[in-house]
Amino acid sequence: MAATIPPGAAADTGRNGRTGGLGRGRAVADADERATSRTLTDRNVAALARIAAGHAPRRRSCDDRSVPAVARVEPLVTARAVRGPFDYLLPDGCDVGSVVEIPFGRQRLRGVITELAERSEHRLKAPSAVLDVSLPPELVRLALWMADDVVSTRARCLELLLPPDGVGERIRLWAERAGEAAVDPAADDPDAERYPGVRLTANQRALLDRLPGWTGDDLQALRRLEGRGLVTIEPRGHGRRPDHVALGAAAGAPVLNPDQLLAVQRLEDALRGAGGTPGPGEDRFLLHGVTGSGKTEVYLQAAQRALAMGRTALVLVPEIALTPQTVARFRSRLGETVAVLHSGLSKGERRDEWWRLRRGEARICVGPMSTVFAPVSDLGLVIVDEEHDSAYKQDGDPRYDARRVAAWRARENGAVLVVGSATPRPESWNALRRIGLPRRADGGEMPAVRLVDVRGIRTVLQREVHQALTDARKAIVLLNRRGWATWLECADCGHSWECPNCDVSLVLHRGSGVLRCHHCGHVEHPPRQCPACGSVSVGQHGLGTEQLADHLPGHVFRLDADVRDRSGVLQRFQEADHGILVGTQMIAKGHDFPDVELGVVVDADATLRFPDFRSQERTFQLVAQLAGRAGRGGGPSGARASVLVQTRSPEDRALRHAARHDAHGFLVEELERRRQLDYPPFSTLVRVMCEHEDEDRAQAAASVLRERMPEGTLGPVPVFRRQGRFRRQLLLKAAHRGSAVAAVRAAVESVVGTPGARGLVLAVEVDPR
Ligand SMILES: Nc1ncnc2c1ncn2[C@@H]1O[C@H](COP(=O)(O)OP(=O)(O)OP(=O)(O)O)[C@@H](O)[C@H]1O
Ligand SMILES: [Zn+2]
Repeated sequence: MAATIPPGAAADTGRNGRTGGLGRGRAVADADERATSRTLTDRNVAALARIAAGHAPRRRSCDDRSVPAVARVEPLVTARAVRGPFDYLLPDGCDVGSVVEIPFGRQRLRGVITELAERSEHRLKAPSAVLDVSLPPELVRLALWMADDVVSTRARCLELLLPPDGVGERIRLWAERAGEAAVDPAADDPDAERYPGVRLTANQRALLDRLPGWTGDDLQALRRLEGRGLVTIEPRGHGRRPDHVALGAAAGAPVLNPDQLLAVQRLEDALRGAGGTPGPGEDRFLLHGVTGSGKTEVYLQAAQRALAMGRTALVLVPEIALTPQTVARFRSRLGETVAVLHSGLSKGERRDEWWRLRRGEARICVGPMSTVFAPVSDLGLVIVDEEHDSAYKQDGDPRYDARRVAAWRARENGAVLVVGSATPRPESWNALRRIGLPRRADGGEMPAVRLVDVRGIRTVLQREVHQALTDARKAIVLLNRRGWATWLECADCGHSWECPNCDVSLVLHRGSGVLRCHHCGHVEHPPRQCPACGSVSVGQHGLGTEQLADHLPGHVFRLDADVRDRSGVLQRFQEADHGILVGTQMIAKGHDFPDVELGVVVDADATLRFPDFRSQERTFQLVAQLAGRAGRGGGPSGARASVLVQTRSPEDRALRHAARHDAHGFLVEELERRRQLDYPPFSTLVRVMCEHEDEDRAQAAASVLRERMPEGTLGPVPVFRRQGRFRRQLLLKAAHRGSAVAAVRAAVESVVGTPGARGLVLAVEVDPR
């Protein structure tokens, strides 16, 4: 979500929170009313409890200098123009991180206390309620840092760190034996009467036997026993657990090979040193292990060590649906202490997992990027698996990079940071201490990769590639475009089918029978004839995964963003005796299938064609990762798997290194090239996109902004229209990240308040991917 500026927001509400003051009675009454008029959620329960205990927000003298009496509160609103913090009276028992409800203009808003102060120059109101959720102070600092670091707002960042709003604890009835029934028979005498002196039916006896427990369907029967004083029943919080995250078979730990042992040892040493004062960068590692080298096992054992030392751990994976194996392995080995947080959970499940972490009941959190915000204390270890994956970069505002946040949290807590990959980013290669796993864990060989020159070849698959696919028992085929055909064109007049909201072609999806825009989701019926000339010969161009699946021999499993049950497809492929898995880059992510003999890249040049300084890096990663899925689990005696890469640029540097599994050679050259061209990691890029439904206004805003941006800013450059908005891009390449980001923030904020900014969307991205 980017910043839209509500007209006049700053002028209307900006300072209201700092003026006037409601008396204590009013504030309490309000909290009370709200609490009783709704269902009991966390916030209301907390407010009631405080009022009952006489802890209502108390008015204090503002010139009492010895104790903080003022809470600086950041209201949780999305508008960029509302910028806190605002001063309120500090309620008893509140501290930095407390979440309160505040009167704000005519509204009541949730807000987070970000600072305390001794006094304020304003007459202050009291918060109308204190909610029973609070953030650890570390996470408040994180939100404030992040807002600056990615040019977002504090409110948006704080919101990311809080558990879902509006869902309370789930309450169920809990029953226990009482009175005479509570007396246990002598344990060593199996013939003893179980409930001496109590007359019971067989059913009632069975019921008592299963207690203590939730009442469930037996409530009525239990109530009768309660009436006889044999059972007590009381409401209790009943945690929601994300049970659909597979626990997996409780596999034992394999014996580590010498490389893995060394890696775990180094991490353990760092864990022992962590929390002390290690030298700069001493506790930040890159685990560079070839594909299939057993990195997960190293993470697991390092995490076990951290837990044993009384610390907590975070484990980030790129996407949960694609990495069920990793999560399952952590859960089966470490058990209940593992929490999962991700968007696939229900609100209630997320709330309960959040609280398990906050209370310290769970001490390790595994999951996708948002896991980096898990509210653990005593953080000892932060792991980022497949660190090269661009899924770690958030699309909407705040456009944070989970890897950067991971590094921040590790530093802030004196924790050890480990990022791992077979194809690390140049940034990590340059900055971190390297631990290598140079061999496959199963002792097998890396697959042989061959580049297949397809210049002049008109078929989708070169003959030899097709033959190899026919012969292979199990294969994986990569094509990074989904749909059936990526564009349609009238063979007679050249008319093409474009999205009405975006300047892009519509993609034909034959399975669902529609033309679809991949940028805004617009759909329409596929044409029978050309609307411009009436011709019925409409050409289909650009091969997508859907059509490719049709070209492949044998049993085909397709995996791309159009497929709903992605983990199901992966599982079925895994269990199948033979077949081909075809799909976009998601088939190349960390999967561990034991018996894939062949990997094929259909169009290796697709990523190379992108006009982007990262195109080589991406191509290398994609091809090397795809190659890494083949030949696993074969062991030293297994037949060597092969990988065929179709390309029109067989001399390309990235492809040649990928074919040799030579990440080291690729990175050394790539870093040298970046140094010469002054690209990241030797500089920082900041991109600002100015978007408006009106093209002139997008251009005008971009020009004004450009004037205020630091010297050297390039643009405005038109970028294709998207979701009905014209776009202009400004790009800054800067030597010093901090000052560049600060300058861009100042420029953006200076435009945001102005009348010309109406309807303008500004999307700032630091280190665009
Ligand atoms: N010491 C070991 N002995 C035998 N097998 C092992 C050992 N360590 C790991 N394995 C197995 O090796 C396989 C590959 O491990 P893992 O998936 O962790 O590799 P990886 O390094 O993460 O690879 P990728 O980068 O391709 O995702 C798994 O099936 C794992 O169970
Ligand atoms: Zn569109």
